[in-house]
Amino acid sequence: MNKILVTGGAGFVGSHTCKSLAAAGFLPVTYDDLSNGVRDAVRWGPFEQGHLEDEARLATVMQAHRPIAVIHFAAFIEAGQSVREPARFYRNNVGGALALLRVMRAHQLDKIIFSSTAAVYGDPQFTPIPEHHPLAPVNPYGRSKLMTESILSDMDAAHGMRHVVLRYFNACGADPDGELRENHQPETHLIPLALQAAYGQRADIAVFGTDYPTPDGTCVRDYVHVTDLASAHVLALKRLLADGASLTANLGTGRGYSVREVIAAVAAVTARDVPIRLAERRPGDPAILVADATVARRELGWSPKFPELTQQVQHAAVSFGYPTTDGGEHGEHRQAVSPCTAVPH
Ligand SMILES: NC(=O)c1ccc[n+]([C@@H]2O[C@H](COP(=O)([O-])OP(=O)(O)OC[C@H]3O[C@@H](n4cnc5c(N)ncnc54)[C@H](O)[C@@H]3O)[C@@H](O)[C@H]2O)c1
Ligand SMILES: O=c1ccn([C@@H]2O[C@H](COP(=O)(O)OP(=O)(O)O[C@H]3O[C@H](CO)[C@H](O)[C@H](O)[C@H]3O)[C@@H](O)[C@H]2O)c(=O)[nH]1
Repeated sequence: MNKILVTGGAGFVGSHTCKSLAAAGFLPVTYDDLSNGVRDAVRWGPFEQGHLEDEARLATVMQAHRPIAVIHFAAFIEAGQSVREPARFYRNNVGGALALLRVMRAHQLDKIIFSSTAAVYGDPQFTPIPEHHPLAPVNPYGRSKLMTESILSDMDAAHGMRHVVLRYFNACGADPDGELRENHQPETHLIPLALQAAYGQRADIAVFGTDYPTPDGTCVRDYVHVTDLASAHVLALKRLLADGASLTANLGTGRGYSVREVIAAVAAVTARDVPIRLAERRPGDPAILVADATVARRELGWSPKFPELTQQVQHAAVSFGYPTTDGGEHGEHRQAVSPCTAVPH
């Protein structure tokens, strides 16, 4: 069976992608140091514990499994933390990628899919954001991803190492079959935190900033279901295996929801009040991030299957074991939440 090396396969997006890879007939080999992932999420192929910078260990794993391509998720992910600990982020995200690329070259492995982020755009000049929008990240996390993108481009030019760079907007939701979930410690993402507030596992959810230039004053984001991200990776892999050219593509639904709208969706899905606390802006948060995902649709044939916010919240809630309004995956009784309509262009 064709093996794919998946760095960070024990994490949120990586584990969901391993499930989709297996469904598509590949065998994912997870390489993860479990710094932010869980062993239990690795269920669709072998697990190899190791750190990216341990090149000897990586080489042993490559030698043992002989993968035909690499999907590289492993990184530190929290933008706020990157501001406080920049060197740690650059070392893991850029240094780790360099170590991986060195070992790939030594094994004549020339196909890689890389998890990038909307954070490479920084404060957008216009929205929805296409890939040719100026790149001006505002924190070390975004810069570490942009640096890695540049390295990949140079490796392609110099050595013909082909890549697909996928710039995700806000990953959310969970496996619709309920086999996987988001499991970050500590959790910083809005939807899981709002669900915890709905069920009294935290006192409230902070709304970071109410004076943004958006229709209701709170930040607008493009929430994309993790299973749709996973399917984009499988499509990107098929492109590379068919000798397709390198590509950079945004992954988002093209619809934006404000923090207040997300909280309203959580209240609707759970049929519970969500206690909120108005708070200061969180440093480094752009007002609006909404994707123009035309390239992913055109070049990869990608189309999100779960673009509805209420369904994304429903899947997340079910994955955490919370009862929801309809108790199931389809949510016929959910109250619809409309996307933010007045996003400026
Ligand atoms: N979650 C999002 O909204 C989002 C948005 C845009 C981009 N991304 C990117 O997608 C990727 C996956 O994100 P996620 O939410 O699944 O994160 P995650 O933290 O759940 O998964 C990352 C995995 O990488 C592992 N890891 C980290 N450093 C490692 C190292 N040096 N060696 C080996 N393993 C290491 C962690 O243990 C973890 O299992 C990341 O690169 C992230 O920057 C995520
Ligand atoms: O307790 C909270 C948590 C978040 N928010 C707000 O909710 C929105 C979404 O925040 P998340 O923390 O859920 O997600 P981010 O937009 O900060 O970041 C995510 O998407 C980015 C790209 O858009 C990066 O890739 C990053 O790694 C990834 O975690 C932001 O406006 C944030 O200010 C709150 O109001 N309260």
